[in-house]
Amino acid sequence: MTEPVIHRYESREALAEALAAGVAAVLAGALATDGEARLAVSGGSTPQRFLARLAGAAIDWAAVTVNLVDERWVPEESERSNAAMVRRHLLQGHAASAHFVPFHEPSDMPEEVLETLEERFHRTGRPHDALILGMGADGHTASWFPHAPGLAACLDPNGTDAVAAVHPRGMDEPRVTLTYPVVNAARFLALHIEGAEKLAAFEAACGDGPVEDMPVRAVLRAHRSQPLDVFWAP
Ligand SMILES: O=C1O[C@H](COP(=O)(O)O)[C@@H](O)[C@H](O)[C@H]1O
Repeated sequence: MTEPVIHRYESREALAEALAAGVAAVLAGALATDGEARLAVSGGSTPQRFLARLAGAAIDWAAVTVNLVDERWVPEESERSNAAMVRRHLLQGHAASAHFVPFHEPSDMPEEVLETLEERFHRTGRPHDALILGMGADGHTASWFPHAPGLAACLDPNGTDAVAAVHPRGMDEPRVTLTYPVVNAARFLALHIEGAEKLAAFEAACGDGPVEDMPVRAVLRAHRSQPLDVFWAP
């Protein structure tokens, strides 16, 4: 196991600025070396300030592929759509020319189109240069929800699928998510959390206990050449 490195900021604004600068530098490095770069971002509310900052980075966004870490199975017209959030906050200004690869397809259940999503995901044949995770106070990250049907397949370190469907109990809609092997293959892997409740959840997740209780433990306990960077602000 490689211990995570925690970066604490005085404000959410300062965190957003630092994380955006770090991600932009990683993407710029990949662009300089390979002429292309790949970024995965999380959904929900926490990333919005960071994404807006990142949109201002003066890099060659036309050569950057952006995909989601996970998606709620809703069309983009829904206010719960992570893709719509990314379009509003990241794909603006400089970043408007990025190649965005959303997950959602017009079908009732994600299982019906998983093959398409898998094929689409692999069309960009490089691992993520940067992948930014979020976390819920219940210890879920990506759409790896505690004890959800489909969780075992998401967390299988030897699994060969990049994309999986999850049906979290008590939630309005199914989810699709990147799987553990894909997340852990990212060169720069960060966990972005804000507020006292999430810090307490993170500290609990750092303790002993089953991964299924707090699936973020899968990345906290991973063996990585580059440690997981945790970004936190009150
Ligand atoms: O539903 C989700 O929740 C988590 C955390 O979201 P937040 O609103 O508490 O920041 C997020 O990381 C994930 O991508 C999203 O689908």
